[in-house]
Amino acid sequence: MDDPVLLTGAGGAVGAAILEGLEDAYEWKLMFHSPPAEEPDHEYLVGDVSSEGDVAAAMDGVGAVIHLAGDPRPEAPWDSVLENNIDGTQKMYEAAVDEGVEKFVFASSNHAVGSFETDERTPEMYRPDDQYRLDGTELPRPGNLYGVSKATGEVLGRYYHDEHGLSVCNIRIGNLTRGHPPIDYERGQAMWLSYRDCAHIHDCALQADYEYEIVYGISDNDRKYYSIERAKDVLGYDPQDNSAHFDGEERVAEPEP
Ligand SMILES: NC(=O)C1=CN([C@@H]2O[C@H](COP(=O)(O)OP(=O)(O)OC[C@H]3O[C@@H](n4cnc5c(N)ncnc54)[C@H](O)[C@@H]3O)[C@@H](O)[C@H]2O)C=CC1
Ligand SMILES: O=C1O[C@H](COP(=O)(O)O)[C@@H](O)[C@H](O)[C@H]1O
Repeated sequence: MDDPVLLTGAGGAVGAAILEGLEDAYEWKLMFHSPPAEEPDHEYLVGDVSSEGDVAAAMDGVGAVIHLAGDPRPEAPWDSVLENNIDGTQKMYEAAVDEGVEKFVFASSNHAVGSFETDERTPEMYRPDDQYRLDGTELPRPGNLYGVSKATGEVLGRYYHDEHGLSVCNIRIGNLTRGHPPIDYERGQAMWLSYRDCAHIHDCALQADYEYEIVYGISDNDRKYYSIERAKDVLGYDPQDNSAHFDGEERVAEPEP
């Protein structure tokens, strides 16, 4: 990727994981919602993804996009997800087409499929010996309006791929936490995504060749109900971390060589 990569939501947690892992791997153009506390080492701008003008300025001169900006709260109200997540994502896609961007990576979520976690399946599906897997071919099944907005982002990508030719990768991110998996939270451990695996899967999504993809972004946890096979096959994802290697905050086992 020779052209700059636009990273929206650069000031957030996922943005931090990506920049920490891939700081020097790309020429970044960062989009913040409010002025960053420290001057970034990369080109940046401050703007809102629901503003056509801000989005056009952000997209100017870039060859690929990682679109993270939005309201990440599972309990976010409709007004907010409509503006920040749905309208913002549509404006991003439209501007990407105008700019001739090749690749668009969208931060989707486990919450796009949250209602597969039925009373009958839980908590067993969160456990290592359970074989239940979602693999990205299932229809969305959101359990909240935030999940609806993420499923809508995936469908927008489908449209912009089919009608405008962009390569689109939707990463259904699990639960990103720094340093160690969530504690006393089986569901979170089953969908843990470590910081380094987060950077790596986004690197893969920028490098690989594909048309339209939906993959799960989790580490290689022993507990899992999301398959990572598609991410491995299509993107070359090779995660290093596993929530089973931690006891609370302590790492108690190393990854297999
Ligand atoms: N952190 C996680 O475990 C997961 C995150 N995601 C998705 O990844 C993306 C990033 O999430 P986080 O970094 O955790 O959230 P965050 O809240 O830390 O970062 C989101 C960033 O987007 C910016 N933003 C919000 N609305 C905006 C707008 N209208 N225009 C421009 N910027 C705007 C915020 O200022 C913030 O810096 C979100 O789309 C979220 O839905 C999905 C699944 C799991
Ligand atoms: O999409 C998201 O998912 C993570 C994990 O969900 P949770 O229900 O286990 O909290 C969430 O932490 C994050 O805020 C959200 O954007």
